Amino acid sequence: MFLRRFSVLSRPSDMSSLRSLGTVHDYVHLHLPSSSSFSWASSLPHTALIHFRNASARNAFSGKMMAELHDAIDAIECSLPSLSCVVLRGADGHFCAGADIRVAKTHLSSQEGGAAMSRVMTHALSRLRGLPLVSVAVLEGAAVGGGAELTTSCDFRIMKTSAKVAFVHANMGVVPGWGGAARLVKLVGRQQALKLLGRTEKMDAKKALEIGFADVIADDIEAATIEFLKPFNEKEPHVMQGLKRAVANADDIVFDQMQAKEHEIFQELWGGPANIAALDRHRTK
Ligand SMILES: CCC(=O)SCCNC(=O)CCNC(=O)[C@H](O)C(C)(C)COP(=O)(O)OP(=O)(O)OC[C@H]1O[C@@H](n2cnc3c(N)ncnc32)[C@H](O)[C@@H]1OP(=O)(O)O
Repeated sequence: MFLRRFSVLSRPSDMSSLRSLGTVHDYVHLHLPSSSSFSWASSLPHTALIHFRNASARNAFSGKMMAELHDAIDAIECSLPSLSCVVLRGADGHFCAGADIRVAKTHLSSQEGGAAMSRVMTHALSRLRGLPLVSVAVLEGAAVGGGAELTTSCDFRIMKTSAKVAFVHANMGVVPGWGGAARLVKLVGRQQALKLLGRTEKMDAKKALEIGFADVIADDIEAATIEFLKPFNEKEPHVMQGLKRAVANADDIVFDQMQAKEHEIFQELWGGPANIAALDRHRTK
């Protein structure tokens, strides 16, 4: 079986407290190909879609959405026999602005609150990365902070020509708290990762393609996603899953230990003076 062990795990108490931080308007939904009305379903018969929305916050993740991401992964694990791929996409032409700062400021600004968020999201994104499925983040609009980290949990990134990615954590007085630093180093190497994390600049699609962060850039993001994923969907799901497991096994042996260290450093910084000042700078309506 593909079941993996991870060093950073969410606790039942983290999940229940985060689940209460949100509304019906912010959500993560899973669309399975068998029951889906999403437009790509007929072209990609073995592809699940994780779709997230928080319209008033550029799809930033509330606590509820963090818990619902785990729910979506649970449901994917129950449907594996028919799946080869999973796509992550934000609603309304945006990817994700990271953690919902309104929620973070009100409920998660303590060290323990930050640690709970980091456990839940590092665990969720490790689970996503560890699925025996080819995973793709479809990026439109902006992927910022935790949203940029979210993109690194996927095997591939398909970026709209106008999309931007920014690892702004240093401006927030922290390091990535969703496991994104280790994944970024894996993806683009030590030097590019340090530049992206330390300079906190917005990276456009052209640059992302140049440094190997993006795999495809296109104006028509849906057509590009179908074209990219079609060959994976034409193989038997169990064969694709075997391939993904073999590749992940070769790549992820020591990776989990890196995630544990990153989580530890994030905990040192979240809730500290620079982080509290950054949270306070965010205007509250
Ligand atoms: C793991 C730790 C973390 O992730 S900490 C969070 C780090 N994230 C950020 O700092 C992202 C801050 N947001 C931005 O930079 C911009 O909003 C981005 C995403 C680039 C979008 O820009 P733009 O398209 O011009 O929209 P905008 O700035 O006018 O925002 C629209 C409304 O959305 C809100 N919003 C945005 N991001 C968040 C967020 N992370 N949490 C809560 N609310 C957020 C803005 O405040 C704005 O709200 P309003 O319409 O003015 O009421």
